[in-house]
Amino acid sequence: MSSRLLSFVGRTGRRRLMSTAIKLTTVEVNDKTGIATLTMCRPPVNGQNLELLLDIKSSINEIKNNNSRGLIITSASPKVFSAGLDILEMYKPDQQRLRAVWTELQNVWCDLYGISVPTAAAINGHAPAGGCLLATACEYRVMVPNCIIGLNETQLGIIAPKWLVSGYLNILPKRVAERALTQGRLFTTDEALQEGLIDEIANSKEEAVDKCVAFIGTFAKVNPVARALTKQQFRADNLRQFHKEREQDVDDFLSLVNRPEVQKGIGIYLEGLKKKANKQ
Ligand SMILES: CCCCCC/C=C\CC(=O)SCCNC(=O)CCNC(=O)[C@H](O)C(C)(C)COP(=O)(O)OP(=O)(O)OC[C@H]1O[C@@H](n2cnc3c(N)ncnc32)[C@H](O)[C@@H]1OP(=O)(O)O
Repeated sequence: MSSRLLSFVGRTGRRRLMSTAIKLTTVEVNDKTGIATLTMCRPPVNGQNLELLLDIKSSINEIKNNNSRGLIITSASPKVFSAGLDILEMYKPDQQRLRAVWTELQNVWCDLYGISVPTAAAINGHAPAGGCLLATACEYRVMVPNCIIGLNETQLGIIAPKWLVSGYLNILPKRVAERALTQGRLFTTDEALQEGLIDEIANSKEEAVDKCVAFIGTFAKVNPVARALTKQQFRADNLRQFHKEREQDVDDFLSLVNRPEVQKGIGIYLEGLKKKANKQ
C-alpha cells in the first residue's frame, strides 16, 4: 500500500495534511461465478514499483484465502496492462529499496505461478517485460489487438533470469523462446497468437475478461484438489529451482543493475521513453 498526503481545511480553519493509504490494486469477486478479478491501478502504465508489487502480492494472498474459484489479472489503465518494472526503481537506485523491489517481484511471480486455482490474464493493453512476466505466470492469456507483449530485457542490457524465462518456456517452443529472448523481441498481438504466447484475441477488455471467465469455467466439473495437484506437478521443478537460487538471483540483479554501463543504458532508455511520450 502506498500513502499519499491529503490536504484539507480543519475546523480551526487551518490547512492540515493527512496521510492516507492508497491501494494500487483492487480485488472483486463475482458472486455468481466465484471468480476474483485482480486489477492493477497505478497510472499511467502500471509501472511495477515496490508499492505496486506489495499490493499485487497482498491481493493474490487475499484471493488464496477467500475461496475464490479462479483468478483473473487485468489493468485499470486503458492502453497498458503493465509496462513492467518501474525503470525509475532501477536508475540511480537506493540499494535497500532495489533489493526489496526485486525480492517482491520474485514473491509476486512465485505466488501467481504457484497458486492452486485457475489463473488467466485479461491483457487489455501493452505487456512488455514484467507485464509479460505476470501474464506468462498465468495458465491462460487473452489480449486486445494492436498491442505488444514480450521479454525485452536484452534491449535494456539486462538478462532475464531462469525463473522469469520459465514462464516463457511453459508456453513457447524452446527455439522460439531462445530467439525471442536473445533479440529482446516484443510480439504484436497477432504474432503472439500465432506463436502461442497468447491463447485468444478479444476486441475489448470486457470481452477479454469474459473469455478468461469461460476458460476458468472449463474446470467447473473437475475435482479442484486433483486439478491443483496436477498443476503443481507441472510447475514444481521450476519453483524448486527458483527457491534454490532466489537469494543469489537478488545479488546478481543488484550487481548487474549497478554496473556503470547498465546504469548508462537505463538512463538512455528512460530519456528515449520520455522523449517519445512528449512527442505524442
Ligand atoms: C538479473 C537481472 C534480471 C533483469 C530482469 C528484469 C525483469 C524485468 C525488468 C523490467 O520489467 S524492465 C521494464 C521494461 N519495460 C519496458 O521496457 C517498457 C517501457 N515502456 C513502453 O514501452 C511504453 O511505455 C508502453 C508500455 C508500450 C506504453 O506506451 P504508451 O505510449 O501508452 O505510454 P508512454 O507514453 O510510452 O509512457 C507513459 C509514461 O510512462 C512512463 N513509463 C513507461 N514505461 C515505464 C516503465 N517501465 N517505468 C517507468 N516509467 C515508464 C513513460 O516514461 C511516460 O512517462 P512521462 O514521460 O509521461 O512522465
